[in-house]
Amino acid sequence: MSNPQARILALREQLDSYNYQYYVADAPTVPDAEYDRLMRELLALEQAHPELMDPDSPTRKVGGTPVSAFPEVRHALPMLSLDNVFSDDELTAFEKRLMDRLGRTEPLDFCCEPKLDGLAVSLVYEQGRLVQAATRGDGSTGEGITENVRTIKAVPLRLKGQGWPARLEVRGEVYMPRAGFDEMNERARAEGGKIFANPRNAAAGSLRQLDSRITARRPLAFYCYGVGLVEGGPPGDCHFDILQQLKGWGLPVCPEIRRMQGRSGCQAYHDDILARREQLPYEIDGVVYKVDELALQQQLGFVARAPRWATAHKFPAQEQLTRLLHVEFQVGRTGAITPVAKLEPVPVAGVVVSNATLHNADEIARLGVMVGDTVIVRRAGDVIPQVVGVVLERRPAEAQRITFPDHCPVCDAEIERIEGEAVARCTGGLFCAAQRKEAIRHFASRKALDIEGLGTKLVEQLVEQEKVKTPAELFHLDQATLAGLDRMGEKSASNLLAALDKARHTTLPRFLYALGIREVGEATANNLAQHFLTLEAVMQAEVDTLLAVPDVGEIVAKHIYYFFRQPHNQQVVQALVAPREQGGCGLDWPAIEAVAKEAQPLAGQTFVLTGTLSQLSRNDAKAALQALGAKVAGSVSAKTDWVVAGEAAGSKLVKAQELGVAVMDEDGLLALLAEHGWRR
Ligand SMILES: NC(=O)c1ccc[n+]([C@@H]2O[C@H](COP(=O)([O-])OP(=O)(O)OC[C@H]3O[C@@H](n4cnc5c(N)ncnc54)[C@H](O)[C@@H]3O)[C@@H](O)[C@H]2O)c1
Ligand SMILES: [Zn+2]
Repeated sequence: MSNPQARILALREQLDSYNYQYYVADAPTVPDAEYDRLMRELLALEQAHPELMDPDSPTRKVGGTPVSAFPEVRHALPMLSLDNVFSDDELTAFEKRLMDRLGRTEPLDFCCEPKLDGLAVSLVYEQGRLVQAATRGDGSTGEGITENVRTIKAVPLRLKGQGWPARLEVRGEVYMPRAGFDEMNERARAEGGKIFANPRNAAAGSLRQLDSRITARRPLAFYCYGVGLVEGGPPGDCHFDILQQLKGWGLPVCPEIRRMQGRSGCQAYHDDILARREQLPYEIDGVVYKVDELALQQQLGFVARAPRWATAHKFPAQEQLTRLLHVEFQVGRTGAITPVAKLEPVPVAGVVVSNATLHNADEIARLGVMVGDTVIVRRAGDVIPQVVGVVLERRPAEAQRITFPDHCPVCDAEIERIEGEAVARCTGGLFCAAQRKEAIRHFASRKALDIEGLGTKLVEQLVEQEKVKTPAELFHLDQATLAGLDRMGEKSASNLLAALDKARHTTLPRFLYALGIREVGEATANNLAQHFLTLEAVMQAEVDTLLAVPDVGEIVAKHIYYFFRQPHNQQVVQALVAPREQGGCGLDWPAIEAVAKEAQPLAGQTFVLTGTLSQLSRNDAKAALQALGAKVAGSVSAKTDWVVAGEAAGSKLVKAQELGVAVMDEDGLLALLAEHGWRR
C-alpha cells in the first residue's frame, strides 16, 4: 500500500464496523481469522507510523459500545481484552518481554487455561448472594444482564461454604457447550428458527436478550477464570490458588486449568489441549497463559487494552473465508439430496477443505448464497465442514443463483420435496444407483422378504460388482455367480438360492414394506394391504384415497403416491410380480379377503407379545392379530387386554401379573386366531 495513511483509515473504519456487528449485533459478517488479519495489519502500520496513531483506533479499544436497552454498569476495575500469540516464536518473545521487565532469569509460573469461546461477564456477590451481572461492554461500562444470568444453571445464586468476602466480583465466560449448540441449531433448522453460525454467537445472542425467558431456554453454561474488585483484597497470592478458592465457594472452574513452569510448560499445555480440542465438550479458540503470582502481575501492569502479564495462544481458526466455485447435488443412500459446496481449497483448523455441506434448499435460501460468493466455512469437532455465512460486500457482479434440481442427478427420477419437510428426496427408490445398497438390504431384511443369508456385506459385494442393480435382479442370480463371490462357497450359494426361492411366496404387507417407500413401516404396509386388498389398487391410489387408510397422513400419502408414479419404480415392481414363465421373478402372496370394519372381531383390544413363539413368528402373530382388528403394543400397561406369553417370557409377563392383565400362551393364541377364521 503506497499510502499508509489511507490504508490505516480504511482499516479503522472496516474494523469499527466489524466490531459493531460482532459485539453489538451478535452477528459477525467475517470470520475471526479475517478480523485478526486486518487487526494485525493495522497494528503493524501504526507501529511503523507512530505519528498516525489515534487514541480512538480499534487497536486501543476493548469490545463494543454497550447497548442502551440494558442498564449501564460501570466496572469498578476495567474488564480488559487479551493480547495474542500465534506461534512458538511469539510465545518465546512474550516470555522474554516478561523476564526482561521483571529482571528475572529463573522461569516464571503460569496459570494455563483454555480460552473459552463465549463472552466475558462480571458477577458481583454481596453477602454471598448474586446481586449483579454485567457484560464487558467497552471495558469500563457494560450491560446489566442480571436477570438473564440468573437463568444459567451453572451460576450459583448463593455462594457455598464460608469465609467469602462481603463483596466479591468474579469474572468468567458464559459459553454454550457444543452439544447444546448442535441440538439447538438442529431444532431451529427443522422448525425454521434462527440458526447461529457458531457457539460464541449463540452464547452472546442468547445472553443479550431483553426477555430473560428466552435466555432461560438456551443451553448456556459458565466457568470463572478470575476476580475483579474484592473487598479486603483478592482471596490468595496466586491466580491459580484464587481459582481453587472460588471453586470452594461453589463457583464453576474449568477442570483443565493447570499451573505450569516457563515457556516450555506453556507449550506443553498448549500442545496437550490442542490435541484434545475436538473432544472437549465446549469450543475454545486457544489457551491463555497468566503470570501466576499477583505481586508480579502488579509489577507488569497493563497496556492500552490488555494486561502485560497474560496472553492468549490462539489455535488454528475454525472459520475461514473462501470462494464458492459451484454446487453439486449428492444423493444419499436413502435418497436425501444434499447440496454440497465445492470450494476453492482453504486450510481450516489444520485441514484443507474443498467441500462443505449446504444442508438443503432452505439453508441455501437462508444464507442467500450464490455461486462465486466469498463464503465463511466452518469446521469444528467431527462435524462435516459447513458454509455458515456469505460476505455480501464481496459478492462479484457475475455471481449466479443456485437452482435446486427437480430430477435426481443419478437416476433422473423426480425429486420430491414435501411441504414442511426440509429434505428433498429422490423418488426412484427401487432403481436409483445411489440408493441401491440400502434398497436391496431393506428388501431382504427380516420384516420384509426375509431372505436368509443375504446380509449387508453380501449386498455390498453384489452391488459393487454390479451383479444386482434392483431387488428384481436378485431373483435372477445363479449358482455360478454367487459361488464366485468373496467368502461364498458352493454350499452357501445354493442355500441363498433356496432362500430366494422361498422368499418368492410372501404376503402383500411384507411386499409393500419391502419396497422401502419412505415412512411406510410394517404397520402402515399392513393397513395399506387391508384397505386396498391388491397391489394394483395401492399403486393406482390417489393421495385422497390413501388418506382414508388408518395411520396414513398427508406426508406418507404423498411419499406413496410419488413412489408409484416413477416409471423406473413401476418397472421394478412389474418385474418382481411378473410370472416366471414370462421372465419375471414370480413373487406371489395369498389373496386378502375384505374384512368389513364391523367384522373385525378383535377391534378395540390391545395385545402384547412376549417370549419366543414356536409355531409362528412374532411378526406373523402381530400381522394376524392386526388383521382381526387388534392393536399390538410393545409394552404392558393398564390398557393392555391380553399378554401372549411364549417360551422364556420375562419382565413383560411379570408386569402383566402385577397389573392383573390376562395372559394366554401360544396355543391359546392359535386357538383364538383359528376361532376367527384366520388361516396361514
Ligand atoms: N469476526 C469479527 O467480525 C470480529 C469482530 C470483533 C472481534 N472478533 C474476535 O474477537 C477477538 C477480540 O475479542 P476480545 O477483545 O474479546 O478478545 P479475545 O477474545 O481475543 O480475548 C479476551 C477474551 O477472552 C475471553 N476468555 C476466555 N477464556 C478466558 C480465560 N481463561 N481467561 C481470560 N479470558 C478468557 C474473555 O471473554 C476475554 O474477554 C478478535 O481476535 C476476533 O477473533 C471478531
Ligand atoms: Zn435417484
